[in-house]
Amino acid sequence: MIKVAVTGAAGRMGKANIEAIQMTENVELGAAIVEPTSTLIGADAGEMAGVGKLGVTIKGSLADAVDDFDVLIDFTAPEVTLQNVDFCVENGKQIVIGTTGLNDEQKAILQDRSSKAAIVFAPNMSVGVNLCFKLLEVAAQALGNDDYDIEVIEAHHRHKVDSPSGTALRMGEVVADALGRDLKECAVYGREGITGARPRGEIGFETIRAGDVVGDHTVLFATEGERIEITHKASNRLTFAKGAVRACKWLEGKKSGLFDMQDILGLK
Ligand SMILES: NC(=O)C1=CN([C@@H]2O[C@H](COP(=O)(O)OP(=O)(O)OC[C@H]3O[C@@H](n4cnc5c(N)ncnc54)[C@H](OP(=O)(O)O)[C@@H]3O)[C@@H](O)[C@H]2O)C=CC1
Ligand SMILES: O=C(O)C1=N[C@H](C(=O)O)C[C@H](O)C1
Repeated sequence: MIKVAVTGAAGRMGKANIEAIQMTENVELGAAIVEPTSTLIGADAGEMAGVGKLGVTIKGSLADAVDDFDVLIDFTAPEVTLQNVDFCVENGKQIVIGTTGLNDEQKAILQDRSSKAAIVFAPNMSVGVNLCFKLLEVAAQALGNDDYDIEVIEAHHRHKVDSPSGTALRMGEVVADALGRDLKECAVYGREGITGARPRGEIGFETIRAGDVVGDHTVLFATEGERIEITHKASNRLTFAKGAVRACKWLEGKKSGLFDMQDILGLK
């Protein structure tokens, strides 16, 4: 039995991760961690997540749960994730990270820590989005550099704090890589005013934040005469959480390395 800890346990994804662990064979919730000041400390994690009593008491730090888990699922915030990664490195734990919004320096720290711990880091854990990454690579290669304008459009709920989404950025990277472009050179984030005609070679990003949208992503390839759209729409968070739990199982026996969902799904 693989024992899993969940940080950010009271968050939207934290609760979904606890539910997904409950639904999956050969894994069990070992620990649920919330912020040290939370009034939820001491409550039952299953009751908090809405899956019924589990007998796992919510704790305020990973240190309080060090003997209770093998692998951590972390969907929190970049600074918190990096602190949790260092804890896992020091204590011989594996880690599955879904947090988005990490900057280049923070991603480099993950790369460095992966020489000492096995880490799965993916901006989107759903099977469908990871299949879309593959489809985008094929589409970009087939459509080529010359004719098709590329735009990435994403929509999320009003609470989301990072923009564009990690998934949208990865979609842009996949397309840029397939076309031999550098996303940092060709990305345009939103447009306003007299922007002039669209330069060739841009990859545009448009962001919608509204209501309770779980997560919609479209990549549009448009030329004169036709448009191709590759779209994914998530309708609940369990789709991400099930991927995170699948990653925990896949990590069994791995001591080090930085992986993503493409590795787990055999899509590389
Ligand atoms: N890879 C994927 O498939 C997906 C990734 N995500 C990403 O996951 C992350 C979380 O999303 P979501 O669950 O919606 O966000 P929430 O805000 O609902 O949850 C984040 C959790 O992190 C906790 N947290 C924040 N700061 C600290 C701290 N200093 N110490 C301990 N805990 C802390 C919060 O606690 P508190 O509530 O007490 O503030 C909260 O419970 C985001 O980066 C999002 O983009 C989301 C969905 C899918
Ligand atoms: O914050 C969210 O909710 C989501 N974040 C991820 C991202 O930034 O790509 C994945 C998913 O779309 C939901």
